Amino acid sequence: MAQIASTQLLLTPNEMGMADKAAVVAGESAFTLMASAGKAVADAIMTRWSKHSVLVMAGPGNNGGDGFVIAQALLQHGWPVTLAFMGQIDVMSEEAQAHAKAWQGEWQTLSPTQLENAELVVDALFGAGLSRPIEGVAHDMLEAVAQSGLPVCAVDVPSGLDGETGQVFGVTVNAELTVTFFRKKPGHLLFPGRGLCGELMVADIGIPVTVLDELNLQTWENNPELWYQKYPWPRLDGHKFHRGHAVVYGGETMTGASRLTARGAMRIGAGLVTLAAPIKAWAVYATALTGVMVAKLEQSQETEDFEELLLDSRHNAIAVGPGAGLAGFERIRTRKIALTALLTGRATVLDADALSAFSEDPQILFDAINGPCVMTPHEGEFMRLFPDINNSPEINNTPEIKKNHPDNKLTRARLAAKQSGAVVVLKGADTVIAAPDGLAIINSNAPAELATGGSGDVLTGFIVGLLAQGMEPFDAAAAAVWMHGEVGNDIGAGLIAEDLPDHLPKVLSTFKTQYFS
Ligand SMILES: NC(=O)C1=CN([C@@H]2O[C@H](COP(=O)(O)OP(=O)(O)OC[C@H]3O[C@@H](n4cnc5c(N)ncnc54)[C@H](O)[C@@H]3O)[C@@H](O)[C@H]2O)[C@@H](O)CC1
Ligand SMILES: Nc1ncnc2c1ncn2[C@@H]1O[C@H](COP(=O)(O)OP(=O)(O)O)[C@@H](O)[C@H]1O
Ligand SMILES: [K+]
Repeated sequence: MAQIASTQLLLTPNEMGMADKAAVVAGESAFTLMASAGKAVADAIMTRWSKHSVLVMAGPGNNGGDGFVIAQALLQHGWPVTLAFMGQIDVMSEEAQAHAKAWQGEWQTLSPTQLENAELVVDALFGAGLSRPIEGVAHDMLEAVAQSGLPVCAVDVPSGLDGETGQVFGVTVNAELTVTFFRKKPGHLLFPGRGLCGELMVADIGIPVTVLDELNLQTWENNPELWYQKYPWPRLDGHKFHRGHAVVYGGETMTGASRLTARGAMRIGAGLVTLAAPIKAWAVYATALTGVMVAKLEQSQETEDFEELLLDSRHNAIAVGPGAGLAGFERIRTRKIALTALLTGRATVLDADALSAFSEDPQILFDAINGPCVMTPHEGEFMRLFPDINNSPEINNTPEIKKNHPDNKLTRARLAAKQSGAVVVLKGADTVIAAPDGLAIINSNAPAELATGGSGDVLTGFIVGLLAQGMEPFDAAAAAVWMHGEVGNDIGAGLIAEDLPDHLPKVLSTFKTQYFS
């Protein structure tokens, strides 16, 4: 996957440092890389803003070095530039010192009073090297910038934002534009980071792509480049049985949820979909559904009937959870149905109630996962299933700065996948898809309109529909989450969950034109 989708790779600040070093070993000059980085930011500023009085805040490391390059480039283009430095020049890297010496304007020491005459702020205080919460004058300065409401262009990341986790250490600013180099970082896509970067530009500064081969990278930004080659387009000579048969378990009370799932599965191309419903609700389902078949599960023998339904090996993908039920005896039934599905070893999606039903003993669920499985918890369900993840050694062994901020969504999703053996789709505005082997994808196309009742049920349908067509769980989850986001964007304001399956054909058609014609 690494080679197919190299532009989607995300590098942590640490990995970026390694890429940087590898580029120098490969013959690039650190001075030139910094010159290119600074030039890219200055060009982006001059493209976006007309000539303004600009304050460049330059910090003690190479982020500050970039600041000197930017200041000099803007000065040369006739911009009024104030350079506010914080640090000690003689301990900076050679390249940063060289660029600092090339600065032809006046030096000032960083102070909030400099904001009085500024119209635009360039934030080159801290980038990838942030190693502790920001305090002292840098803290006061960033706070003053935030309060000033001035437009900010951040270099690499808004200072204070951790490029690995998207968390803020101490204080940060809300940038209008962030220019980063070579590749994005997870912290640009994970909230709150994503909300602080403004428009995010990635500048090519001459680091050769071959440096990526030496790094064992495992994180991508979601995009069809990652999975379009495995997308199951209907074959010309296709038959509905070639496109799989998804089974969706429907509960007794919240019947809308599993209907949304079933419709999602149909729309994404499952050849057949059967909704398995307890007898009490059967008529509701049978009346409401047309293309979806409805199977009866007789009273008090729902699990047995579900098991019997699954004896037919053509039923190759199963979804349990939306509307399955948690009240009273329903909770036990939901558990049994989920375990029955897992016992078949067929591709299974577990969502909503099928996750919460195991909150008292998640290990029973994890022990049953032996085949292809996708779990799609939102944060609440995640906490119920994985209550101990924030105390796990992997999170506690991280440096002090991150220990204070254990809310690392990427790490949590990865640990959950490893612990459970399932592909974990940890939902939200920055949904993370993680596989047990450590591969992970961050989704970035979902609009806030998706935060509406039933939208997750449709996502479950998209996933099970792709699984039915033979897509592998990690790819199916990534593709479904991306389609879900695209559909959300396409509908926009006023979106309700019912719209999502029915807008999918439009999104699929654009996707098909782009990738398959
Ligand atoms: N990765 C790349 O390929 C390139 C990176 N460049 C720039 O280099 C930056 C990384 O440079 P560095 O590794 O020097 O890191 P930074 O410039 O982010 O800062 C590191 C310095 O800040 C100090 N520091 C860290 N946290 C602090 C805190 N909370 N309070 C006070 N001081 C603190 C450290 O002790 C160190 O002196 C990138 O963000 C990017 O802007 C560019 O120059 C060009 C190439
Ligand atoms: N702020 C947001 N921006 C974008 N997508 C969101 C946001 N909040 C939630 N979502 C997405 O909406 C869906 C909601 O799913 P879920 O929480 O299971 O709700 P429900 O159970 O009502 O269907 C998920 O796919 C989630 O990733
Ligand atoms: K910065």
